Amino acid sequence: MFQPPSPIYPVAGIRTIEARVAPLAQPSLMERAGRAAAEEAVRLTQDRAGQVLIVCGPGNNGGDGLVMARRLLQAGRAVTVAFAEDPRTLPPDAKAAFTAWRAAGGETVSDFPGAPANGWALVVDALFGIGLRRPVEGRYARWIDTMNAQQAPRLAIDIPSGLDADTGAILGTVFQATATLTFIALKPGLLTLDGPDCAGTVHVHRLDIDPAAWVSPPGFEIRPAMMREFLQPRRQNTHKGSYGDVGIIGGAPGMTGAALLAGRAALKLGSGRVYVGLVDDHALPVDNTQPELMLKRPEQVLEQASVLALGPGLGTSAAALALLERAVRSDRPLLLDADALNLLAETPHLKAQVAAREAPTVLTPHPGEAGRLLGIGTAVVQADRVASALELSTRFRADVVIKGGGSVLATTTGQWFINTTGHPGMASAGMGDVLTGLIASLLAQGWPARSALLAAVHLHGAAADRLAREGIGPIGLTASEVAEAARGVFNGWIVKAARGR
Ligand SMILES: NC(=O)C1=CN([C@@H]2O[C@H](COP(=O)(O)OP(=O)(O)OC[C@H]3O[C@@H](n4cnc5c(N)ncnc54)[C@H](O)[C@@H]3O)[C@@H](O)[C@H]2O)[C@@H](O)CC1
Ligand SMILES: Nc1ncnc2c1ncn2[C@@H]1O[C@H](COP(=O)(O)OP(=O)(O)O)[C@@H](O)[C@H]1O
Ligand SMILES: [K+]
Repeated sequence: MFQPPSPIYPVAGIRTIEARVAPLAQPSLMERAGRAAAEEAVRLTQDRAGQVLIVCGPGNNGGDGLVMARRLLQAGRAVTVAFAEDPRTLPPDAKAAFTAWRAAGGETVSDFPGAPANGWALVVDALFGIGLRRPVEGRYARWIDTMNAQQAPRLAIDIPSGLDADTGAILGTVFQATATLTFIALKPGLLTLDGPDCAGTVHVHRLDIDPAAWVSPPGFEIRPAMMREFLQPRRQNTHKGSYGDVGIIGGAPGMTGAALLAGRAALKLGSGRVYVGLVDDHALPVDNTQPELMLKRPEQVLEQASVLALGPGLGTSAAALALLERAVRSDRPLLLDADALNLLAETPHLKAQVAAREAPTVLTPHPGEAGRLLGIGTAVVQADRVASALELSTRFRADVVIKGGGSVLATTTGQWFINTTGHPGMASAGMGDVLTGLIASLLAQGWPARSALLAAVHLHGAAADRLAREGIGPIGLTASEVAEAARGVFNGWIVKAARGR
């Protein structure tokens, strides 16, 4: 069976849920969070005797740490709590947690303690959670660096301190967790930009709340279960005309491979026919490695394909722009990638035409291309990947993915998604071209644009993950290998979906 999709809430959503639930919650949410954290600590230290170090900060994240400390102490564990604030300045729940900790016989140290001779069994970061507001500096920056230097498993409570829960940006310095126990729901910052490098293995503890019952989830982690209705075995009574004609247009001189990679990926995911229109007049008339591809003039492809994908190796020549102009005016589903996006960014009247299209449009920029489309720098895009994807989707009335670790998707329905498959071995030339081919293939097979985009992005990463598990990569993985593996993963999904019905 497929796992159900997990909702993702930015800080504002979590705060609203907390405000609605907290007045009714018995035991309090902080008691539940601290107890869950203590249980997680017991699991993580099953085969590690010795002391647990819990480093507590000035807010409710520190309060969670103090409840956790009390629970562990009561369970007979040796605990050291580092806490440098005046307890009278704590928010009410955290103050109560401090009082209960002292009443249970617990003590705190206000300087970072030296490690016991055999090291800490576990180092717990309860410094800052979703209330982090500015870069960490001074004492707490030094404490984070010291925690990171310990030879022990490192557990972050709710979110690694120093990570922006909404964006995944590092604010000053960041706790390097081996595991993160996050409360109520996932936060975007755990899944994109620097989040995955800092959070380790992420577990969600819902604190016995169903967040969706209180606030409708604004975002989701992508899971194959979302695509179940389209993951159907094929009917016997079908033929190649039933599975669409993908048209890939690109491959300017020196960049033929990009268009061929996209074409091969489309073929391996099951399109009936794949046409490749190479902009290079001197290109070979056949792909000898994949002779099933039909190499044609780009103008022919524009006429014959049922779905158009422009961009892989397209270049930015006048001829490329003319092809893009025609494709945008077509009444077929259209995917724009790479140089098609760069041309679009420079051509104001085309932007308006894309937004006015009746057929679906899919845009697949990496952060640099997204910046050009929005007229802002790459750093501004990366500073808030979710907001940037939503803005692109609204401006172009398109389904959009901003690629890169923790790809962020925004759809014309106003929803957003984060993809968690894939790995840095995919940071190699041609990977984006394969993604283009996968999306175009599903579009040609009749999938709605939103589902085609979600499925292909997830599949692309899942294929790379499977290869890495089999010892192919992660480093040195090639785009062609991913296209090949995507076929196997996709057929596996169809079998799984049929079993679950
Ligand atoms: N509010 C609730 O109902 C619940 C909150 N919980 C915990 O509470 C956390 C949120 O608590 P808070 O809102 O108190 O926020 P935090 O505990 O994350 O931090 C806020 C405190 O840190 C200070 N601060 C922020 N950035 C700083 C910086 N760079 N340097 C120094 N000080 C800085 C703030 O002035 C404030 O005192 C969650 O992450 C979670 O761990 C859980 O107990 C579950 C329930
Ligand atoms: N660190 C990473 N983790 C996960 N996926 C990645 C990572 N780096 C790159 N990718 C994926 O590989 C693909 C690269 O696409 P792109 O940047 O357009 O490259 P290309 O030059 O191959 O067109 C995207 O789908 C991207 O999300
Ligand atoms: K934390």
